[in-house]
Amino acid sequence: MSEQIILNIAGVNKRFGGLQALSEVSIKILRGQIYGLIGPNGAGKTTFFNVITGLYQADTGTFELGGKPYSPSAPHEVAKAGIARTFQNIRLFGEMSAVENVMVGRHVRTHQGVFGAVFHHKAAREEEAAIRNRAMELLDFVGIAKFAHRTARHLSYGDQRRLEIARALATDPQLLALDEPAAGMNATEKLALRELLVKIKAEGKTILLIEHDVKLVMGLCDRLTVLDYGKPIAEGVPAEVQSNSAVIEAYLGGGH
Ligand SMILES: Nc1ncnc2c1ncn2[C@@H]1O[C@H](COP(=O)(O)OP(=O)(O)OP(=O)(O)O)[C@@H](O)[C@H]1O
Repeated sequence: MSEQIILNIAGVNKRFGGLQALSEVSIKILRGQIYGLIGPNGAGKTTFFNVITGLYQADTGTFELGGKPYSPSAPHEVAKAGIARTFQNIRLFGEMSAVENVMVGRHVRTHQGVFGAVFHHKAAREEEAAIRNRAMELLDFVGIAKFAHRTARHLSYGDQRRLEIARALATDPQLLALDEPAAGMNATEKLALRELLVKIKAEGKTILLIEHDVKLVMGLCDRLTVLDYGKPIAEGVPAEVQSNSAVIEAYLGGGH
């Protein structure tokens, strides 16, 4: 497989008042990679996610997805362009069933959209059935098909995280961006998450992962970027990054 750059971001700066939250951050992710973004608390990881997914406007930066420029000006435009994300704090529709949550994700890619579904045209009904089938497949893929009709808020924490991933996958993303998917998970749930991410990669998907669990990141990622105070301080394969003195200093040194 030729090496295709899926995400190519260069020169991102983002300032909040007097705080330079991102400083010349660039990242290149190849198709099929699991790419890690790590760094101490407050390093700017979530801000970077928010910038590339259209929640925050960057002060500077160029953005390409799948070889084409994209403008991260609004989250729904970014989803259409092909980036799906999950959040550090789970954001599901708690009162909707698991399958309905995934169906909402799928509507990004449908013709009838939510209005067609509401007015129940024939074409919309057929599309709705296809969406439901696809949503069920995705629940099966992430391992929670048996809870398809359970309301989201009644799922276990680990299963809610799986559901978020299924919903993100429903948009058929070129890039799946996961913000601390293992946060709050116990060891068994983390192991299961790891297996799920490996399975998603095996399907040819590309993943950008923010994660605090260094063991999980090092074992899973093809490459990583380390941020510290908004600046990239290291980039490379896990072994290189792990032995980088600036990284060791950022994690073990004072100030954080
Ligand atoms: N909307 C905002 N307004 C002002 N400052 C912000 C805003 N969002 C983030 N920041 C600041 O930007 C810096 C980077 O925060 P960010 O949440 O991106 O870090 P992080 O690496 O994701 O941290 P964590 O690992 O704790 O989630 C922090 O100093 C934070 O306080």
